[in-house]
Amino acid sequence: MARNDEATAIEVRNLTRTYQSGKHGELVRANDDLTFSIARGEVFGLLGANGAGKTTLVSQLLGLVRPTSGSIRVEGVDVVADPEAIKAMTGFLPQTGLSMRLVEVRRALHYTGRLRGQSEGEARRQTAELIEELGLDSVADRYVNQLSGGMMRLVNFGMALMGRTKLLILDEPTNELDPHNRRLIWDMVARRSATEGTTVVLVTHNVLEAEKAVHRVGVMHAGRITALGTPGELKEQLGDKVRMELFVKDGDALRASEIDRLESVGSVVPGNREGTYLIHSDPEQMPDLVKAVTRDLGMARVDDFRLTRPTLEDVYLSMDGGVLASTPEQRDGEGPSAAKEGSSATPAVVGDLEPEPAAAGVKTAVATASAGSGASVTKPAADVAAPGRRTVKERARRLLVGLKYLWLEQMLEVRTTWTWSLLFGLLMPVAMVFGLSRIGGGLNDATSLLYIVSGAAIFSVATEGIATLAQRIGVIKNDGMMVYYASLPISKASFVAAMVLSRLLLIMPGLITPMIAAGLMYDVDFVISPALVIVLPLSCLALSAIGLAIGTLIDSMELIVVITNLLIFVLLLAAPVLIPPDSLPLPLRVLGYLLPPTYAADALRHTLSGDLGAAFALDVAMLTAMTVLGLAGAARWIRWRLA
Ligand SMILES: Nc1ncnc2c1ncn2[C@@H]1O[C@H](COP(=O)(O)OP(=O)(O)OP(=O)(O)O)[C@@H](O)[C@H]1O
Repeated sequence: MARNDEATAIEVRNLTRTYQSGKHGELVRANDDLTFSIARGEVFGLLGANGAGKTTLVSQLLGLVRPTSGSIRVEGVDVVADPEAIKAMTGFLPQTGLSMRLVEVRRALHYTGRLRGQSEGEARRQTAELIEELGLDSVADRYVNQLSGGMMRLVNFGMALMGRTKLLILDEPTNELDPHNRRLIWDMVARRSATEGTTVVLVTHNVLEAEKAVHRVGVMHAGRITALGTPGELKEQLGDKVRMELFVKDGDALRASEIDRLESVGSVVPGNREGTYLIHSDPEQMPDLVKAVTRDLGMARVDDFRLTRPTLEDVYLSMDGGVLASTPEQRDGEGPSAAKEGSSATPAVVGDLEPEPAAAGVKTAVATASAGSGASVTKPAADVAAPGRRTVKERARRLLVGLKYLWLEQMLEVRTTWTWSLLFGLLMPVAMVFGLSRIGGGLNDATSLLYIVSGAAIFSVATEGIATLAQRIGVIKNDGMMVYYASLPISKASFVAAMVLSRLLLIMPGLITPMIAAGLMYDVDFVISPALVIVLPLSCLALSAIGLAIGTLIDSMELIVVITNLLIFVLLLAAPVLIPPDSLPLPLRVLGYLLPPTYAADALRHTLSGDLGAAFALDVAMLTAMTVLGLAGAARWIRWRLA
């Protein structure tokens, strides 16, 4: 494909990415001096075995991983220097870890469009179009997580298309889909490439499927691109070999003598299932091969065999020496030609081989994309700001839109637990006030109640704010959702703020119920200072910020759970928030002053007694510092860039 600067969408030059791994920090060259380019409007398949370096390459294209050396330009923009610009022009379908699962299908699409910078009207229009195009009308108002795996994948594919971005990066888009929907996806990809000039990078293990969908293929092996070209060009490298797929009866392995016999007329590699083999041979040896199978192995040994033209899979296998990457079910669903092969009950003969029609449509698209190179194919994304030209106003708009839609999304997540959280927030502090005020002879004097009320309030807020938030972030990281958020053109600030704000509503009641409970149970007068208006949200914010910081700083979910539970346990053990520090032994007193909730409880106590002196000022200063440090720390430690 002839290319000039205007027609080039992606330009990768001498790209290397190394990782240190293992006990001794050995260097792994995940990508090793890659140089290639992808034309605008091209569908480019990235093939390779596990560990070949595909994800590393894609993560660098997305601006999520910083190259060790080399450069990447997407639509003329330097990805290393300006990763945010790439996110605004890229629709990304990760293999796992997509968010928006607790939202209705319609909203999942709409929110994604808005987060990608579309206007309200454009997001709504494209949502309606995609629902129709993907045949999702009947499930448009159902929650994404209640759909079947395949339907969910279709929705995720739709989400990747939202925003009409110039570049689409699709990681195994047809996983879990039935043949009909696989065809739908490939048709939609081909349409976008041909009519809108969308450039598509397609990562797949499914070589047969890729062959029908892509214009060009890059095969990766051990961090390098070992073959690059159109499927036809790559297949030419195999010469005019023919291929036989052999299925041994009952999934048996071939005996050594049988393999020797077959190797006398071709090369034999095992398939991806027990009892399946691929044999490549020269056309003139084909009669001998058929004879070897039907007569020497004998039809009692053979379940089935098929003769076909070499596929991209054969090229792939001949380079990697790996095993088959596609399953028989996948082969059966590959479209007209594969269906034809698959439906043949009797062994095919050489004369049955014919060109595969499914590739024709894509080849037409190649021609269209090539012909239009640099001239007509690119239709710019409707609402996406031009890279490098983001104004303060645009940033502010992005921040607010991000905050709004992420907040809405988080609220829908919160909705799944809100009844329990609220019940806990309401009942637990009441139970604490009731129980603690009856200890011994009854701690229901004004001073004891002051400690009990503020302690119970902060204990409940610490549980929800620190433990729940830290664990939520842990889940987001562990499920791989962070990559999805990071690949959207949103800011960390809006993500962090949305997380905290969505939980504040659940956290706040726990602060107020103990006061009401104590007021109802006892004749106690709290001199409530107006400073309460500051202390309540500040306490919630400070404890939430600490929860966020813990969740983002620690990677292991188990460790997050242990640490947050330990904090609650120490809080109870030392009871520093529930009783006057003077009555604690020195070690517990010190421990108390090391624990953030102590300052929140102290501030609340001072507010309820109207004693707003130096100690109160110190508490407010500590809470403010905790909020700033916690939020800034969380924003810093969240891995927006993976490395
Ligand atoms: N964060 C990391 N730290 C250390 N090594 C890494 C890291 N990420 C990837 N690698 C290594 O880099 C190499 C390429 O990994 P990569 O995930 O890019 O392969 P892949 O082709 O995407 O594999 P798969 O098909 O299994 O997803 C592997 O050897 C992998 O172990």
